Amino acid sequence: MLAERSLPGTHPREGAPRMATKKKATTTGKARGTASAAPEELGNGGELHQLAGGDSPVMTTAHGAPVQDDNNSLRAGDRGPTLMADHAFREKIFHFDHERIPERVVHARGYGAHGVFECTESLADVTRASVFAEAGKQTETFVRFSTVAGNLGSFDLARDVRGFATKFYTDEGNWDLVGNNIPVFFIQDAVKFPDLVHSVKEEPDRGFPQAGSAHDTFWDFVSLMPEATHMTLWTMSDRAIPRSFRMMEGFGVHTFRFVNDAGESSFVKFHWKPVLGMQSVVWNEAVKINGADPDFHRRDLFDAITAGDFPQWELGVQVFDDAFADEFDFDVLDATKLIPEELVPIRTVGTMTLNRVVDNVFAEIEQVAFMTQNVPPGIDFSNDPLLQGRNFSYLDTQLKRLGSTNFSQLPVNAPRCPVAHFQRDGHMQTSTQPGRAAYEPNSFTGDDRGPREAGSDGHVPFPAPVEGETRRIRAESFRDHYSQGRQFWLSQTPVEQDHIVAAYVFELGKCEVPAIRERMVANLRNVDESLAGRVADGLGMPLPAASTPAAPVVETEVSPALSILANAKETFEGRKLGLLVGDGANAAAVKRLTKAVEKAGGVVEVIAAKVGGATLSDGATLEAKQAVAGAPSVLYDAVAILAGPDGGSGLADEPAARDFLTDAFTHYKVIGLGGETDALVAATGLDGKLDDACLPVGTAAETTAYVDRLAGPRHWDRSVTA
Ligand code: HEM
Repeated sequence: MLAERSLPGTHPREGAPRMATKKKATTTGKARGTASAAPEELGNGGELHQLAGGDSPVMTTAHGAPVQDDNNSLRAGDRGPTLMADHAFREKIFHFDHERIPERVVHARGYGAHGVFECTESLADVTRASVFAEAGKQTETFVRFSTVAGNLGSFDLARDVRGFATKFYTDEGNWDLVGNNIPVFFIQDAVKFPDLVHSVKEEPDRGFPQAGSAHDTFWDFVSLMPEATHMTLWTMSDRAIPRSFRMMEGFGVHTFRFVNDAGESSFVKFHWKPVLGMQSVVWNEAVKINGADPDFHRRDLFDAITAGDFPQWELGVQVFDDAFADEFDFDVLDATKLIPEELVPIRTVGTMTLNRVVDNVFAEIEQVAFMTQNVPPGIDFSNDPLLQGRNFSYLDTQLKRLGSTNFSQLPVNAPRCPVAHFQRDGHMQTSTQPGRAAYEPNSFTGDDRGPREAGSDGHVPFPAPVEGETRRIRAESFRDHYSQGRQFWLSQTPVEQDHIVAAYVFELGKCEVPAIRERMVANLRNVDESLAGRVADGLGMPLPAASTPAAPVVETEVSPALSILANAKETFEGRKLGLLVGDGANAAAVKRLTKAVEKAGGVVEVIAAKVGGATLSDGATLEAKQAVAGAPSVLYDAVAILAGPDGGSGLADEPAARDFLTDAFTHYKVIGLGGETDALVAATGLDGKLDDACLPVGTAAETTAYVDRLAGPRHWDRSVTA
């Protein structure tokens, strides 16, 4: 049958129809462009026609009609006008013209994956949520990580909050835990959310800057909103430039409620802890990563999952009751506050493993619709005004973005448990709902009757007593805007404090209006005098008078859990070594190092002067993943350079190789050096400056010592400033 099909676009004058060839799916990656096409695949104008057959299904229109020719529109005469009668063309262009949907108004840029949550400890005593019913219980999940401010096409390493939104497909409906990688928020009341977002997005009269808070309108707004100060300490910290989605924490932020079978309620905060430990990059590195690989975070997640290196997070809960909540200095309904782990320890209750990348980014990552109001029985809301506002907002935003009230039927959003209701019709209805009655009460029977209420088995809202006058008022218990910011600052290591100071200086330095800088520094004086002094100094401005806090700043104990570096995990697991190899490099050393890093749970990426690879000492060619010009050291957690014997294989003459070493050094990375690297080191001006974290990697013993060192922190003592 295939053999009888004629090549489309062949002019009848040219004689007998040509035969279609059966083609196998290309697995070699060999190009099949016109240059390599068989003559019988070429059309009248030399264009390539790939015909169905073998494993290739027939192309059809959206309505299923086989398409004759996808390369030429229908025209009158070889060089004549295109005809309106070409419905296949019309349909194709029509669909293309409508491909884009509005991007998310915030968190537009993101990436996600499927996974599973396994409960490791029953929480039946405090919640009837089936996801926590018993140890061993598994629930399917989908996670989307995101940046907040940037557009869909922005870069991954913006200094920004990261979204960490998880959909649990529980057997009593979807639970969306729509959190961030920072446990507090900028504002206390959702009514200010549009203002916050307008301030951080591109300035409307000029359309920039993209994906960044380093501009006047953002700092203008937050400096006028002292409640935002605590959150800015977090966004100026290394939390806002994570090394990987796999290496950051996640937080539900708000205080939620658990409700058990007996109808008793407790408050709960949710925490995700990455099994790989937390890690961040440094700012100078982030800036360069954004140029070298704007998709750094999504590629990292995709690569890890497709390699079978599944990222995991432990889910922890802080559970406390109303009486306990009343003892805190702050209000647990205020989303600008956290509950230090030292006050209420985190109880680990399960593990989530992300084990499957999506098949289609648009269908799944773009169309997934998270909504804070999606909670199953056993989970309920507190009166946090930010949460209450969010519960109101997300339904609207999904309708705007996805265009139909039936977005819950999209595969990524559809609950995995049975769904039955009397909601009917609407755009893009895909469910053929049976039965005669589309209302209740009704007196029909069987399938005609439809579903019935669950009663006390359903989601019963916790009957929290409500009293008071209807007023637009901020509770007095929300007045303290600085104490927890101070606690965060004092809980950071000196290196982390340096980074926070540098970040404020960078960001405020981008503000053109001096009064904004002054107001912000005036607020920072309430957090810590040395912080404010150092920022003012970095900006080259006199220290302004402190602003007057609405409530006295309370001195609180430091919380070591708030520091990334104080809690760094000693491991190279899940990390990546950039191995720059020169021609003539010792083959045994390359092999030994690769094996040792892989044994430590890391990944080795080989880089050479040319992507064709390097010729090793044994004459074999080592394939390179990247040429050094496209693989700066910012893409790696640590680097090693294995050069050849004479003159380091010319690496010293390669500007990208020099940058590779200089940047690795500037970014405090552990550096391995093997072969003749003196010329390269000299060319970078680093001779005489190499320190304890620049280690030889020639012999077996050296390799072991180097790989052991990789598990440790960056060499923060290095006298550079990045
Ligand atoms: C604690 C504070 C907040 C957190 C942790 C948070 C978190 C998130 C996350 C993670 C997303 C992205 C979801 C995804 O990946 O699809 C998101 C989107 C969004 N958030 Fe929030 N958000 C917060 C506050 C708010 C507030 C106060 C509002 C409005 C009142 C709001 C409105 C939105 C909207 C409209 C979207 C876009 C949703 C979409 O189009 O899919 N958020 N938020």
